[in-house]
Order: sequence, then structure tokens, then C-alpha cells
Amino acid sequence: MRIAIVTGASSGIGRDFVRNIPKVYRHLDEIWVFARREDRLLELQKELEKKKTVKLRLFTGDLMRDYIYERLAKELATNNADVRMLVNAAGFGKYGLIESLKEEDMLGMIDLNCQALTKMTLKVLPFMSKGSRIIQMASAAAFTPQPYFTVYAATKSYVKSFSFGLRNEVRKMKISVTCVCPGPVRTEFFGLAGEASKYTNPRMMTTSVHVVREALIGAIRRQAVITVGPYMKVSRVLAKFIPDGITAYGFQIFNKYNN
Ligand SMILES: NC(=O)C1=CN([C@@H]2O[C@H](COP(=O)(O)OP(=O)(O)OC[C@H]3O[C@@H](n4cnc5c(N)ncnc54)[C@H](OP(=O)(O)O)[C@@H]3O)[C@@H](O)[C@H]2O)C=CC1
Ligand SMILES: CC(=O)[C@H](N)C(=O)O
Repeated sequence: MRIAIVTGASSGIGRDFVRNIPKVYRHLDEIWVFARREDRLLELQKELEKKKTVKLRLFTGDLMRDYIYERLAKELATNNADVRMLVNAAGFGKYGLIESLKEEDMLGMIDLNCQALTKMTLKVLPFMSKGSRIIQMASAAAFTPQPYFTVYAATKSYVKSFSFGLRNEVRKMKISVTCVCPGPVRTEFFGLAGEASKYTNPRMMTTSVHVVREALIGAIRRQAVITVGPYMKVSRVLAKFIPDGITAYGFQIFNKYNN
């Protein structure tokens, strides 16, 4: 069975991947979608049923718990799955001073953004074959440390580094890995992130549809990294030349100025 797997499918970027993957992969049998909110996944399933594009198989549950990977491992094996595309889009960020954030949220970002993404990749990789593609959602926050988004930015640096390392390891299997680094995107992310939206320039905001389009084009071309939008492209170049200490200090000043 030829499938795609998408985490974070109940909203934002992940949901738009599910809507758009069938346009570029026309011979998929199913897309397996992961998120905690079953009502959202059922809505998406109905939407795709109406369009008669591809069947969705729902994996409702928490990616920070083991049961979801146990079910996945069983279903991959029993369905003789050939995973053509894996998209790791589940993630969250909490903005604020370290001492004001809850420890469980900070550790949760590491668990979901890094550990769950890694676990999903490791579980799925043996079921991928020549020509398969992996898309990892990082962020422009991966380019440099960001005070007040400290843990979130650190998790995204991990995703970027993991993606580059993995890309080189799986090249011999003809599997490609693309790391996607958008700036701010208008999704539910900012509803959960705390005050992050207060410091976000609306002109820099883009849509999840735009991010997904760029990501899918980049993945088809087997690009290593996709930086979405002109501001983020400039940030990426600057981050290569300006020492981390200076950019981190810049973020801190900017946020103080806004307080
Ligand atoms: N929005 C932005 O500005 C940017 C986002 N990104 C990254 O893109 C990715 C997608 O973000 P975006 O679409 O904006 O955010 P959303 O908040 O819209 O979506 C997050 C998704 O992750 C899922 N999720 C969260 N926690 C868990 C969990 N414990 N187990 C399973 N699923 C979970 C949510 O589903 P549910 O709640 O139903 O479980 C939801 O489907 C993230 O990795 C984010 O860091 C990168 C750059 C910019
Ligand atoms: C939330 C994000 O990841 C975004 N790149 C930002 O820094 O606002």
C-alpha cells in the first residue's frame, strides 16, 4: 500500500499538507494523519471524501505517548506499507521569559518538536523506499538563538541539524529530506504561543497554504532546506555571518523595546 504520513494534521500547516499532497502524489492509496483532536481529523476526512482525492486513516492521539507509535508500527507492518512521503508538522511553541513559563511546557516543546519528530522518523524510515521524501517542519527560529523563545528556537535548531545529518545518511537509499523554515505563519500556533504575536511584524506573516506550496515544490526538487519568504531568506543569510551572541542580543533588545 502506497501511503503518505502527516503529523499535526488537525490544523494549520499539517492540515494544508493533507489537502495538497494528493495534488502531487496521484497514486497514493491512503494518507495516515496524526493529531489529538478527533473531531478535526473527522472533518478533514469528510472534506477529502467529498473531493474523492484520497482516503484518510486517522491516528488520534498524543505523539508524546508510546501507544500511538505501537499502533503505527503494527499498521505499517500489516499493510505492507510503502511510505512515499512523511511530513512531521506537529509542534508548538511557548513565548516568554524562562522563569515565567511552566516547566512542563518547556519540556513538552522538547518532547514534541524534537523527540516525537525523531521517533516518528525512525519508525517510518524502514518502510520508505527509493524516491521517498521526508519533510521536517523546522522554523526560521532555527537560524539563531532567540531570547524569550529560547526553548522553542533551540528545538528548531535541533530539527534543522537532525534533518541535514539524516539527509546525508539516507542519500544512499535515494530518500530525500527537506527541512522547512518559515517565518511567522497565520495559524492556531499563535493562539497557544502566549505573547509571540505581539512581537511579530504582520508584514512578515504568511499563510499555511503558501508554506505548504513552497515545501512541496522544494521536496519534489529534493532541496535540503526551504526558507519561506524574502524576510526569512535575508535572515538566513545574515545568521550565517553574524555571531549568535549578537543576534541573540538583538532579539533581546527588540523585545525590551516593545515591552
Ligand atoms: N505558525 C508559525 O508561525 C510557524 C510554525 N512552524 C512550525 O510548523 C509546525 C506546524 O505549526 P502550525 O500549523 O502553525 O501550528 P498549529 O498549532 O496550527 O498546529 C499544530 C499541530 O500539532 C498538533 N499537535 C500539537 N501537540 C500535539 C501532540 N502532543 N500530539 C499530537 N499532535 C499534536 C496539533 O493537533 P492537536 O492539537 O489536535 O493534537 C496541530 O495539528 C510546527 O512544528 C511549528 O513549530 C514553523 C514556523 C512558523
Ligand atoms: C513561530 C515561528 O516558528 C516563526 N518562525 C517565528 O519566529 O515567529
